[in-house]
Amino acid sequence: MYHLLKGFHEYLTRKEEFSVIILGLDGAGKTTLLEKIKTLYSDTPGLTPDKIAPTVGQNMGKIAFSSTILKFWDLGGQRGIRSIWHRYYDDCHAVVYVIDAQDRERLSEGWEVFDSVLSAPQILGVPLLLLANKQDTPDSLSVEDIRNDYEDWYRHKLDSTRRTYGSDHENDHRQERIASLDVMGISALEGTGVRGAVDWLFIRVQNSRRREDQGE
Ligand SMILES: Nc1nc2c(ncn2[C@@H]2O[C@H](COP(=O)(O)OP(=O)(O)OP(=O)(O)O)[C@@H](O)[C@H]2O)c(=O)[nH]1
Ligand SMILES: [Mg+2]
Repeated sequence: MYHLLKGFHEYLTRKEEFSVIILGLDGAGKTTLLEKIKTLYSDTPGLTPDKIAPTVGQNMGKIAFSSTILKFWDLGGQRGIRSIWHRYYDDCHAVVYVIDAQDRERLSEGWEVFDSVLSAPQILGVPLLLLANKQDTPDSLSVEDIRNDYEDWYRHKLDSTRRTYGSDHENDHRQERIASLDVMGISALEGTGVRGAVDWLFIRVQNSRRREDQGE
């Protein structure tokens, strides 16, 4: 009887766990974001910015809601480390791509890498959020600027692909995805916009789980 009750209690109080991967170039602010999420959502505060070093490998942090756990994987963004990202694609429920909105010099490198993430077949149907980080800096690009910059970059890429191959090699899914891409502005350092981003993830992982359940 005890085991039956215990099992029932566990069933009732069980929390569903979803994995979110945080990607982006080195220096974009991924670890600062993860640590800020920990500070905002858990009892143990995350590391302060002065304690954060470039990530060699990965960091993980979990936050719990009443019936849901979001498990964040912050992956190192340095060129040599990006080759491990794909190992996380199969099991993730959402992807966050962080852009340093202040670093104009590296925007196209950031889009290059973002594009390779978008083209991974494993994450085709996975919710994807683009974050324009460092909005606290006076010269950072706005959400609108970031979206336009990406769209310009993408159009440019399509044009050069057409010139090389003489036809449009882009698949429709990718174009649809870009058209419906959500972009949010945050400051991982100050925490502005971070709750909004977590809310977005929370809702989107639940919704896509429901669609899976219905076999859509
Ligand atoms: N002004 C400002 N600086 C930020 C913000 N987020 C991160 N930074 C700074 O950007 C630098 C890089 O931050 P990290 O969080 O280590 O970047 P990362 O994306 O984890 O980098 P890798 O681990 O190398 O992939 C640090 O000096 C941070 O303090 C932000 O919102 N505003
Ligand atoms: Mg890091």
